[in-house]
Amino acid sequence: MLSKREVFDGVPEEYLSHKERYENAIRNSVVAFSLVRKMQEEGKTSINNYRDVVGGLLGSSVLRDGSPLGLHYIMFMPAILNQANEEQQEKWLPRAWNCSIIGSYAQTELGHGTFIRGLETTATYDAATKQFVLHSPTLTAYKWWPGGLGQTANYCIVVAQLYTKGQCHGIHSFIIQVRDEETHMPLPGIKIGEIGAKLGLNAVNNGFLGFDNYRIPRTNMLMKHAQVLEDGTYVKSRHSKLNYGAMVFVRVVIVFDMVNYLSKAVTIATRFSAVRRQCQLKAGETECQILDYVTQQHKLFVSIAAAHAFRITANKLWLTFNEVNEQLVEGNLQRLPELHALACCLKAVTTADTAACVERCRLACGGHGYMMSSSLPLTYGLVTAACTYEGENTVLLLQTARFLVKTYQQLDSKALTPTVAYLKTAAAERFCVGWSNTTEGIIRGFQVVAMRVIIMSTFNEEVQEMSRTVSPQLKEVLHQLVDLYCTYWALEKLSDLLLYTPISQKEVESLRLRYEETLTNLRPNAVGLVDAFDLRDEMLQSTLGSYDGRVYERLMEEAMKSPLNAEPMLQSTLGSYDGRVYERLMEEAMKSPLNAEPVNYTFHKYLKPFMQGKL
Ligand SMILES: CCCCCCCCCCCCCCCCCCC/C=C/C(=O)SCCNC(=O)CCNC(=O)[C@H](O)C(C)(C)COP(=O)(O)OP(=O)(O)OC[C@H]1O[C@@H](n2cnc3c(N)ncnc32)[C@H](O)[C@@H]1OP(=O)(O)O
Ligand SMILES: Cc1cc2nc3c(=O)[nH]c(=O)nc-3n(C[C@H](O)[C@H](O)[C@H](O)COP(=O)(O)OP(=O)(O)OC[C@H]3O[C@@H](n4cnc5c(N)ncnc54)[C@H](O)[C@@H]3O)c2cc1C
Repeated sequence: MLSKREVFDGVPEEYLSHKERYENAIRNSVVAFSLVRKMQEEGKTSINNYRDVVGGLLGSSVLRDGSPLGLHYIMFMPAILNQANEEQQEKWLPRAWNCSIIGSYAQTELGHGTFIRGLETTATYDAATKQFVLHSPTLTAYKWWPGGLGQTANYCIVVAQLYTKGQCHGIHSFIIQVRDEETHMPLPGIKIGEIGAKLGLNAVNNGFLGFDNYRIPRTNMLMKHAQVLEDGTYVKSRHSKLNYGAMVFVRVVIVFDMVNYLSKAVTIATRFSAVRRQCQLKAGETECQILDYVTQQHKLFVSIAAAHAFRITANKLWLTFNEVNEQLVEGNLQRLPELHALACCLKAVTTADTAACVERCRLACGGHGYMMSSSLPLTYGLVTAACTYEGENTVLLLQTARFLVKTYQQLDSKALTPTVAYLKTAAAERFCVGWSNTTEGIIRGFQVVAMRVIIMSTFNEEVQEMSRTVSPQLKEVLHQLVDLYCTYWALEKLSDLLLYTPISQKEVESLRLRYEETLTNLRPNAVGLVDAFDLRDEMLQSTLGSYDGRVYERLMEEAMKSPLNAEPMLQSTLGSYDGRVYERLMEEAMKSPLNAEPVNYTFHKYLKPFMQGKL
């Protein structure tokens, strides 16, 4: 297995060039995902352990900034499982499982990401040859963003507007070969490359893809839900949105991903806060741990509570996802809208809250939190991307709002699905006659707020579940976390509570006191609570958050690895002797080094042996 933080000629990852980073990413990925393939070969596979193994690998120390192979597992294979018919699954899945083909998922275009009914790529059926003709009519029709597509994947799920017999039937999915399996050269009619450097996830090799009247067999349309017969007849799906299944799956697994990243960030910040001593509470005393400041506790403890809340919620969402998909297989589509709304809401809320909490963890660590070696900036770059990909958060919350408004409008005429059943109770005026500063009282308050402004609250089920399964000692601490999470958000959303519930000023004051008591009660267990995430130093990859607390020694060790400390002067594009700074930046932007050659040398060195099972 590669070392915990693979280096390139002795230079840590942060100091690698764009091209060297790509080679590093490919080398680490083929070794890491050989593990996943071995699980498949040994029959140790299930969607659950794949979710945990692939999720654990992505963002781990080996693939700390993502992987060019991530989309192969996260979207390419799930799309085949979700949208290909049995015959197509028999043809494509075995090759995808053993990685003899590497796939991506191309839906977003330069001109459209959210409004997928507006996508421009066309797939026009030619009955004479029994083929679809894929075409990008404009530059804005180019696929833009698909992970791994730049230089790595040789197949791709492509979402395009389907035309047959002169009529458009909307967007459908197709499996398309984009590179030669032997030479890895782009196939004729395919324009492909990588989109360049990003805020984060720079190991993912996001690419662009354009078609010039590119022909594929009719049977490359994924036909589990809708079909095109040989004569061009279109057979529509039972439900127009069944084709959107891959997006729902990824939104569900993103919630698990946020748990991983939030646990990492708050572990780093809390442990550092126990080591860091700064300022005196009383003159003459020794400097105190910054973890003793209530302001520091206010910054961090709600993130510990949130990590547990999101984990419980993710597990609950995964159960719902599997329940609804079993019903879909039996033809029962009744809960699909609820699943879509739930996945939209929880993906948006957990990614937005995690991004805010990770940034707050960084800010809580002062200057050392700004160091790349702390791992907090990298973690922020990873989680903030999740607010955009797989559906921009604003748009997804609007989808949830749309579902809740429709549910409210049918309150008396339709049986409510499980996650919105509380709306019936909350609708009754008598529901919130008073206010109590208890966990149940706060949740009831939010349900009334939700009722009144149709915002979903999902916390109450997890509290009941938790009280059945933990020891009295652990139950007390977990209830402190629940209390903290509820009182924190009650104070954060006080304006809503004041508007829609009878909470009094006196009760607000006692709520504030209760919040501070909870912070104090949690302080002794703070480090133990993050230790309980059981994240090894190799996973944290942080000078600030290591288990042994040797913060300063590690900061210095890392600083000495910078090439700038290795030699007095270092040439760089910005400091080049000839002063042609702007010309050089423009040359770099227009010609990413990875695009300089049609096939990156890492294909023959790492990827091909991996795909042939020789690694
Ligand atoms: C087999 C191996 C398995 C291995 C498993 C490995 C797992 C490893 C886990 C690792 C950790 C996870 C790491 C996560 C990394 C993720 C990387 C992702 C990379 C990014 C990929 C992408 O971004 S792909 C592109 C994503 N794009 C989007 O999401 C686009 C967003 N836009 C939309 O979804 C839609 O356009 C819309 C919803 C915004 C609007 O759609 P539309 O205009 O068509 O609909 P309407 O608004 O008019 O609504 C009509 C109607 O349809 C319903 N509906 C809409 N969408 C859906 C849906 N998806 N499902 C069901 N129903 C839907 C909507 O509710 C309306 O219903 P009404 O009844 O009419 O109200
Ligand atoms: C790191 C990363 C990886 C990605 N990987 C992939 C991939 O592998 N495959 C793939 O297909 N795509 C991928 N994407 C693309 C991603 O799915 C899109 O970026 C996302 O769907 C948003 O679309 P957009 O970027 O076109 O923004 P737009 O849809 O143009 O939205 C821009 C802004 O407009 C506003 N807006 C848009 N629509 C509405 C509305 N209806 N109501 C209110 N406000 C609105 C929002 O503020 C939004 O932020 C990736 C993106 C990122 C950042």
